[in-house]
Amino acid sequence: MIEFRDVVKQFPDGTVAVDGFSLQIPAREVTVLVGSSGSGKTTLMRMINRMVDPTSGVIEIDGQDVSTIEPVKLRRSIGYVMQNSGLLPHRRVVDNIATVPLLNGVSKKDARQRALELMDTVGLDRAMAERYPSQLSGGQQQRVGVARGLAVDPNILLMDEPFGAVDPIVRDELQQEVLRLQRELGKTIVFVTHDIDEAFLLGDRVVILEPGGKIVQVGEPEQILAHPANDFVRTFVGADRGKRKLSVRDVDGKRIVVDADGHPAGVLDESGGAGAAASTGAAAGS
Ligand SMILES: Nc1ncnc2c1ncn2[C@@H]1O[C@H](COP(=O)(O)OP(=O)(O)OP(=O)(O)O)[C@@H](O)[C@H]1O
Repeated sequence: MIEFRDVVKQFPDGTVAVDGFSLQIPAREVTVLVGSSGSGKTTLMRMINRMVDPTSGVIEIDGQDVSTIEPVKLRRSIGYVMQNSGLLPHRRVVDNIATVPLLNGVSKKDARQRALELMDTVGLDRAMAERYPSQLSGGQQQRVGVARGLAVDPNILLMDEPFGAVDPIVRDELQQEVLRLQRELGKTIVFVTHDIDEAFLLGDRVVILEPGGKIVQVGEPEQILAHPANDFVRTFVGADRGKRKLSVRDVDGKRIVVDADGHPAGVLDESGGAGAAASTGAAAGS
């Protein structure tokens, strides 16, 4: 578990990015921090691996105060995936993935072998191992970024808007990949996004933030939709516009789920089960 207790971060120029933040982040779940630009999401995430240190307050990982852990050691034990993949342009894909294990003292042969296995894990063809990042598509680069984040087999994976820069179709694929990986690997994932749809799709728990890292609401997506804490949340999640209201229509004997605008969102399975539309991402409306 990761715990924030009354954490404040004021930058040297006086900006208070986070003003008294407390939260428990359960192990082996996906917790999504979502909020508008400048709400302190990245700052909160970077305080977990000490890329940023708090001005006051405590952050613990499994009961250990992170301020007592040497920052480089801490950073090399936690996976970190960022928006523009952060790959080293002059290193081949396989070497990018193997970077941190090599720094941790793993032999070159073992690190490369593990990197190739991770390419399988994230759905990248091993034939791309010897390419440079610029020879990959944006979506493939992000997969390399995820593989690199997993390379030290961390318990914790921090993902900072990892799919913000890819097109919607690739983004959808990558989101499904995260869901699949999480089913297989069961990491403690902290995921930052400003996209509420992404948050509802990926999050076991969603934390909605206002500027200053102020928590407006925490809960499972279904709870937030059913009981928005206030008007801000109601607007943010689209509940007020009926955006997420789904209904079912019969089309040629199939039960089609449509959204409030009449756009098809999915097909119910033959049993008509409540979770049947989940694969379309329409589960947020259930
Ligand atoms: N190094 C810094 N020095 C001064 N102010 C900073 C610094 N880093 C971030 N801030 C400020 O702290 C606040 C929170 O920034 P942060 O990047 O954590 O927000 P965010 O929610 O991740 O935003 P975005 O979605 O745009 O990435 C903002 O007002 C930002 O300008």
